[in-house]
Amino acid sequence: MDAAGEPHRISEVRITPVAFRDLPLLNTVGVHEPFALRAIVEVVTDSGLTGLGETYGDAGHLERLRAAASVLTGVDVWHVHRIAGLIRDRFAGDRVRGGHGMSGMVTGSSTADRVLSPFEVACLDIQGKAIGRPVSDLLGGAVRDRVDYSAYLFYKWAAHPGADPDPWGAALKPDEIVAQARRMVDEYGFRAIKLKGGVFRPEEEVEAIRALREAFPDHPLRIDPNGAWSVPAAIRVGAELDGVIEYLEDPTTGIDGMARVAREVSMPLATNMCVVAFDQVRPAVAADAVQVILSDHHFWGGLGRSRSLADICHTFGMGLSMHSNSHLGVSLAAMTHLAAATPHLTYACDTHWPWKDPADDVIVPGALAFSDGAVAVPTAPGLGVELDRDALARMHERYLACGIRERDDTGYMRRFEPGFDPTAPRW
Ligand SMILES: O=C([O-])C(=O)C[C@H](O)[C@@H](O)C(=O)[O-]
Ligand SMILES: [Mg+2]
Repeated sequence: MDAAGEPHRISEVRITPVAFRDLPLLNTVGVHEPFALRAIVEVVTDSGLTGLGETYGDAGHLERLRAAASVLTGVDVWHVHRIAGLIRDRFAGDRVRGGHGMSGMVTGSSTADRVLSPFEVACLDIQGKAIGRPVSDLLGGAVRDRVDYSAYLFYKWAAHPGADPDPWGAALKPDEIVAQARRMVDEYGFRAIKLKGGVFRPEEEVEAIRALREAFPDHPLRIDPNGAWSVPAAIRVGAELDGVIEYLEDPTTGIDGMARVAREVSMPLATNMCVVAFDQVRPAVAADAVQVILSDHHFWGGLGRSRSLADICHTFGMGLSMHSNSHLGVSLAAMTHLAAATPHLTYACDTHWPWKDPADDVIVPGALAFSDGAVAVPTAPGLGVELDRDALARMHERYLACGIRERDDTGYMRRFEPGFDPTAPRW
């Protein structure tokens, strides 16, 4: 614990890229490769404390993380604004367009915020450890002791080409999507369901949603084609799913397109594509383009800035949900603390967690568990998770061996379908 008033200065930063097995999950830009990449950030202080952060593992991002780490030596982990300022100075004006952990999904998120995120989370982990309090307390205190997540369904192949079928099997037709949902709901207890769409013609995906509605009459449903539909197609789907889904996520691309759809459909529109940075909030509000923002601390600049986003959503009468990408336990811990300490969180959060092999993680098992679709908020100091060094080393070896350095769902898909064209709108 802290001797009152003592600084905890950053003396070392370790950045370790890791790879973990992923399944052939389909989306509108292609298919997941056999391995997903992440980077684990360890911030060490001169007082002997270590904090953890998790972020994207793409090569360009790793380079930027290393550049950021080099300017942080000597800074007190309680001075997160200072850390943010140093990182902002380093990456001023740099925007991420496409790719970068989102695999070609349109995004204009701020590079500085993406880079800041794992350092901020690690600093909060250290602050919590220093004073013996969980990260949720540093964010204003938990307003819930369990965080609800949704079943995140994907169309998928039975196996990666050339490999044995994986335990989830194929999900290409409505009944297979229902079977996937059934298994996920049975195993995790999820009480909301999201379907990743944009893979088949909208009519086929509407059919899958209808099948889900029949099989799960009480579960709120959502569909997210990642901007794959034209404005007329999105409006058509909106009319067909009137009263069936709780929100329609990124049916089309761009603030203008979303605003045109929003004017014609009954359900709220949600996004993690056209509003991914603070300067996009104002035009989106002015156009009434989105009614729900999916926050994601990995690109909104960490937990503190994601809390600010929640207040903005509240102010403008917008809902708030949470986006995810393929992730490990450090991210799940951070997401759970954030969600716990966000009073204005209006939907179950997304997580890719069920798609990960339980044996693949960098944290010591046991700190995070799902029951009834929710994760209990860790109460131990900091994030409440501990790094498993052997697992980290193993997963780093796998990163070195797997040969993947950038997430590339489109490139992987084209190996099997050379003519595959992800250009939006696909329908
Ligand atoms: O809500 C979303 O847009 C996502 O989860 C984006 C992800 O990249 C997802 O499409 C995926 O993992 O294929
Ligand atoms: Mg989305």
